[in-house]
Amino acid sequence: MSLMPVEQALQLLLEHAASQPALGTEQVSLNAALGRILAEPVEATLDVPPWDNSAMDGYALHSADIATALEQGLPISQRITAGTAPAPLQPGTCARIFTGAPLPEGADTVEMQENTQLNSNALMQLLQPLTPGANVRPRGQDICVGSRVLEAGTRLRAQDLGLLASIGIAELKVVRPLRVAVASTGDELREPGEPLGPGQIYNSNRYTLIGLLQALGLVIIDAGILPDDPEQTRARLRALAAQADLIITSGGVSVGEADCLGQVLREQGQVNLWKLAIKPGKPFTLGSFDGTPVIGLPGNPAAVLVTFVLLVKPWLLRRQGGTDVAPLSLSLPAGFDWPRAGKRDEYLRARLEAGQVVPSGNQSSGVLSSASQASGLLLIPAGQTPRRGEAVQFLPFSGLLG
Ligand SMILES: Nc1nc2c(c(=O)[nH]1)N[C@H]1C(S)=C(S)[C@@H](COP(=O)(O)OP(=O)(O)OC[C@H]3O[C@@H](n4cnc5c(N)ncnc54)[C@H](O)[C@@H]3O)O[C@H]1N2
Ligand code: MOO
Ligand SMILES: [Mg+2]
Repeated sequence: MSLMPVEQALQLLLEHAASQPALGTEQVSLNAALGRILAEPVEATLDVPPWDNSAMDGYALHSADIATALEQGLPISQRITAGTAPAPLQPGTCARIFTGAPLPEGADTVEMQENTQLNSNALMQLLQPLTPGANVRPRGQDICVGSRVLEAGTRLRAQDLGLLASIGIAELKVVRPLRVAVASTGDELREPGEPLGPGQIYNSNRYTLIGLLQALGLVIIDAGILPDDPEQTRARLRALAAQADLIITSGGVSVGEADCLGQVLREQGQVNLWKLAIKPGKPFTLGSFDGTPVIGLPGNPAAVLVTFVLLVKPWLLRRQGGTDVAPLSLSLPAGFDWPRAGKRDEYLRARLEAGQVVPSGNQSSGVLSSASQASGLLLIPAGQTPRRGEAVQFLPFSGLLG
């Protein structure tokens, strides 16, 4: 059976996400909006800064008086601090002014105090020539009334919230967060804190997945562990489908007899996507149960991390109307020789060392320590054998997970 290329799978996932019914919106205060997706564009209703102001602590003057200020100095007719409204500047004088204070009408230039001196007549004298217009931050330098500051679909970052605050916005309309159910499948799984019996391992995927979803600010329905039993799997999926916008599972999607998740979806739900040319993560599954989308991730812990950041996160963002969903990918020199061309695009857990990308340890899909030691993913495209010094694509976790 041929494997689907990752780009094609991503395209299908994004189309699938966009075809889901629109989510509602909610009004939130600025400090509750971090990481949320803006539901409508925002236009500025004021200029920022609202008036010409000084970029320096110093003296404001009119450029016509620069020569006089250099030769004999100018009298100081007023003192303007930030937060005050100045009187018009008396012609032939200057104003003491501080950073962020409004420029008085009649002034167009500021000199920083280090380049001035008060001469014996208490006049402000320039110590060096001054360019007309220097050190003035003009009205609207940052934002002009009526301009669009953010587009609908923007995932709000700290600097976006600062920008919105700067135009006086206290509340905004964001897309309501998705409700995502998370279930681990496998009879071998126990929760940390419980004793391990023979053949059992701890459920690590639950914590990886919930952490990844929390970082996206979503509402999480923690469904714990599903046993490898079709009957119980059906019943649990039915209950989760009634509450969630998406069900994410890990495990049980390969071809083993106990891998009943794929089987249940095929029999009683739907499977749209299965078997990708990606390592780790080959049996990645997109389907639905009772009309609710289900993303079945492979059980191997590294496959969970890789497929989440490359495929699930873009789905989640697009489902919420997000526009910028592609992970950041940087072209950086390889610090290694790759020995063999593979059949699947391989995403290695990797880190940066002296400006080069290197794998961060054992790349078996069951190994998490190399994921913990990694700062990102490194792509070895199918069929390629990159050599030391050649450019490779590195996808930093900070870009992927933030
Ligand atoms: N005959 C074949 N066997 C397998 C194939 C194949 O093509 N033919 N593909 C392999 C690949 S690639 C992957 S990836 C895995 C995917 O398997 P499943 O999604 O069915 O996952 P499981 O079999 O349930 O588990 C795989 C592995 O991961 C461990 N696991 C599962 N859940 C958790 C969890 N919550 N926390 C920690 N570890 C977990 C599980 O114990 C297994 O070791 O299939 C290959 N096999
Ligand atoms: O796709 Mo699997 O994750 O290679 O082991
Ligand atoms: Mg299996």
